[in-house]
Amino acid sequence: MAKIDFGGVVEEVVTSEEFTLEKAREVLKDEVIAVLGYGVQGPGQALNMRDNGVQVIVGQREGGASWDKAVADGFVPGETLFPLEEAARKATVIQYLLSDAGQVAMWPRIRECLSEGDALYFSHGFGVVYKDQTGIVPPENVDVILAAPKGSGTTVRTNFLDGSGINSSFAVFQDYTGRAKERTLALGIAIGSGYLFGTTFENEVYSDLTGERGVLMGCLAGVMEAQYNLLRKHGHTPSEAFNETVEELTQSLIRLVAQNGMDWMFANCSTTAQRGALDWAPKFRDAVVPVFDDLYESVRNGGETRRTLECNSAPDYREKLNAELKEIGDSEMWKAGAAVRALRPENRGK
Ligand SMILES: NC(=O)c1ccc[n+]([C@@H]2O[C@H](COP(=O)([O-])OP(=O)(O)OC[C@H]3O[C@@H](n4cnc5c(N)ncnc54)[C@H](O)[C@@H]3O)[C@@H](O)[C@H]2O)c1
Ligand SMILES: CC(C)(O)[C@@H](O)C(=O)O
Ligand SMILES: [Mg+2]
Ligand SMILES: [Mg+2]
Repeated sequence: MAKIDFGGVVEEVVTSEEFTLEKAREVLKDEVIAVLGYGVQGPGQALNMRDNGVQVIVGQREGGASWDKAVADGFVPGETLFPLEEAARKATVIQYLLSDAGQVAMWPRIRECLSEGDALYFSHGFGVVYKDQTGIVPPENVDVILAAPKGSGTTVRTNFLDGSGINSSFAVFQDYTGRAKERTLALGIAIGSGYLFGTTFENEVYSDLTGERGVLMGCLAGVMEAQYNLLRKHGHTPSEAFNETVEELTQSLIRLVAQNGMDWMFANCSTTAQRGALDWAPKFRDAVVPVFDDLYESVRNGGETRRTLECNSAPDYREKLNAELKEIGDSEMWKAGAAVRALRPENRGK
């Protein structure tokens, strides 16, 4: 493991330079890896592993859109694509990539498909950590491991194709075979991780639930809407409000932050923007501290899990979700966004 100084704290991480793809292939050469679930993460991980030369089969409920997508991606029914339980039985590594609520629903049946020495792999600590709510308690005679890409399954695939990667965390919850760690690292490399950093199942799920509810999506959506509404309230046009809130962020500034960091961004805008942004950053930081404290507590005490499972297991889940998303899509702000996106030179006339 390479020792890297992260801002003064030294951590051990794994890169594909030290744990090479060749080594990953060697570790996995006798394994059959079943990716259960072909939704968002399933395709990214399955296709990257297949392209990296490891033996992958897919397990998916028959007949739906995800099954058809797996077929379109070259998985062959009866050869490399099977119903869930059949795939799980054929495999030595079971990548449990159903939706988290789906994992709970299917667990009593998937559990029966595990054999001694198999590896049960997750990309989230959710099922195992909140076992009192999920009922997911793996048998003692399997490895229980995790590689969790810190990005969407969509970019797990597109970054792989463009030669970059998505960083992943890894953890071993249970080492039955004595090979759990090397299996985890090999899988982490095979799915195309940029680098792998160690965590625990608990820390993975606490940080992941916080991040997606916080800065990555929930907080971001909330503050963007607040600024858009503020500008509209003061008479700015939708085009101006959207450009000043979202389009400039996604098309310009956040790309520069990705390349160079926030200090560089502060140093490379106008001195006017620089002074104001440096002054206002701590005010925004302090304003959201209580909300973040509430969020972390709700993650830690299982409240977020309860709500997720209740909503996502409801029979009318899809209709309710679609109505919620339609309301956002139909709002002035995001309709303005669609108009702005259509005006990007590369999108004109499409
Ligand atoms: N979406 C992401 O980009 C992402 C990123 C990192 C980690 N994860 C984790 O990876 C795992 C998979 O997430 P996802 O977003 O790809 O899932 P998803 O919501 O796309 O669902 C995956 C598949 O689960 C199947 N499914 C759902 N409920 C089912 C049920 N009751 N019975 C049978 N099949 C069912 C669906 O057919 C679907 O193809 C989760 O643990 C998630 O937290 C996801
Ligand atoms: C892609 C995310 C938000 O990082 C993931 O955690 C998810 O649950 O979809
Ligand atoms: Mg998540
Ligand atoms: Mg995440």
